[in-house]
Amino acid sequence: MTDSTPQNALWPAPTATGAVHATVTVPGSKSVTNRALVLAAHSAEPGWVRRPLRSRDTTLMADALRAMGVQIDETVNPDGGEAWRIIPAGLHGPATVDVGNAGTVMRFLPPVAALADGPVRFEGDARARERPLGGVIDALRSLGARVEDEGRGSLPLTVHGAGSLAGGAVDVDASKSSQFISALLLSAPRFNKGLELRHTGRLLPSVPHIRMTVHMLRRAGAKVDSPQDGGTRNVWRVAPSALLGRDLTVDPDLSNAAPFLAAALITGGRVTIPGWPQRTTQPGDALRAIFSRMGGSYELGDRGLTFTGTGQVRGIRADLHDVGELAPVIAAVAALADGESELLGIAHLRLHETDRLAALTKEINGLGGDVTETDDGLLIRPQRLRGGIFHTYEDHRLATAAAVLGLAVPGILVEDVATTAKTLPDFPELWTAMLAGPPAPDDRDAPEASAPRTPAGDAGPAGRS
Ligand SMILES: O=C(O)C1=C[C@@H](OP(=O)(O)O)[C@@H](O)[C@H](O)C1
Ligand SMILES: C=C(OP(=O)(O)O)C(=O)O
Repeated sequence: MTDSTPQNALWPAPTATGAVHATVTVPGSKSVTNRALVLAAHSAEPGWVRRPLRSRDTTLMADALRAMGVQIDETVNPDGGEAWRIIPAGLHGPATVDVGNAGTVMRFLPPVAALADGPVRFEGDARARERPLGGVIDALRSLGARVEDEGRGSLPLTVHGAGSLAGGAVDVDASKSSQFISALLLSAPRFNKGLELRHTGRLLPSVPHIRMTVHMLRRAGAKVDSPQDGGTRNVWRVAPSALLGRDLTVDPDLSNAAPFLAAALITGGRVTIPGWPQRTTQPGDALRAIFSRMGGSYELGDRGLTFTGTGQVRGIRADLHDVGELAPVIAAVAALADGESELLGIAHLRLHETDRLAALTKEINGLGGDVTETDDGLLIRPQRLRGGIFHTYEDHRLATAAAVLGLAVPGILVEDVATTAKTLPDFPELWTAMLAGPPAPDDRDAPEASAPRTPAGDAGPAGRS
């Protein structure tokens, strides 16, 4: 975590003048879009990804696959929204991949590159070079790939693809990131012997994201055994097989719904997110329960999810190990609560876009807050906050957390709000539109209701997948 220039594009976070009533169309899931692109690239036939997220992380993924020979044509759906047609081809090098600071790109693509027929060079943002990748690199080597990483176990690196990979059994410690496991599983049907992956670490974060991987692999025709549904503890098995080209519609990114739901909770308003799936593996689905514990209530129906707040916000003690990407916005809400909060199980957030535990502590305390970092989380004792600059460290979720604080605290200036483009490029516009409408007697009159419901959940059931 390094300080950025305070004057760098400061965005005055709007303060809510009353209860927020709105319907907010949240763009597609980053995690689903990037998995769908990888699986489509591995398929034996063309496929569609409909209503994909178009953001920095997903365009980096699409560009990287194009660099390796995959054709991705951007078209539109007859009923609106984008439709990307993916036409797989023999993967090839030489190619260069810019991963930006996308965990999904830097972890999911080295196994894809191991199947290409030439060298693929991976580069990224300064922070991407600090984020752990050793688990993927070591696993690829033990499965038969040649990887040059200057001995650092991180970016930059070159994967010398040989056109195929032996595959087989491998041990991986994924306690630093669930993405190590998802990365290997997503390419495993294409390994000659498939994959038997054993997680050797004590902890495993973000398990719903691994469920999402397993679910999407199965929907593409792969045969997968997983410990989450009766398989051997800590072991995933994927059989070698051809994958089907799917026609998949991406659900809204439920983690990116967090700041909008938080607005309803904090202001005693009501926010509807159209297209919220009935069943999903997305971790953001946990927001319904978490924000209800913090004082609101929800209804999930045909119109989507409607979350209603009372204006009263309770503190919470919550283990967020499974849903770490929700922590920054939850921390912001907790800083505005009427009692103390403890967020646990999120030591791995120190390895995300920035050290999120340090950044949240420093920035909330910089506004007069009382946040303490623990070994694996945050202790948050609400204080009367004041305005000031909120640094965001090129972390989209720091920026959305700051916007949430700004609803209740006048004078917050968010540094580099454009960093939200990593997963939610239109965030400032969506936020302003949410706040623009007059309070409505009920949400039929709410502003900005435009998203048609997506036909079927693409990320699968929240429980077993
Ligand atoms: O696989 C995925 O799509 C993700 C997994 C999680 O990563 P970690 O397991 O590194 O927390 C999550 O935080 C990230 O935003 C997306
Ligand atoms: C941790 C995150 O992203 P990444 O996919 O880069 O790991 C995130 O979006 O919160």
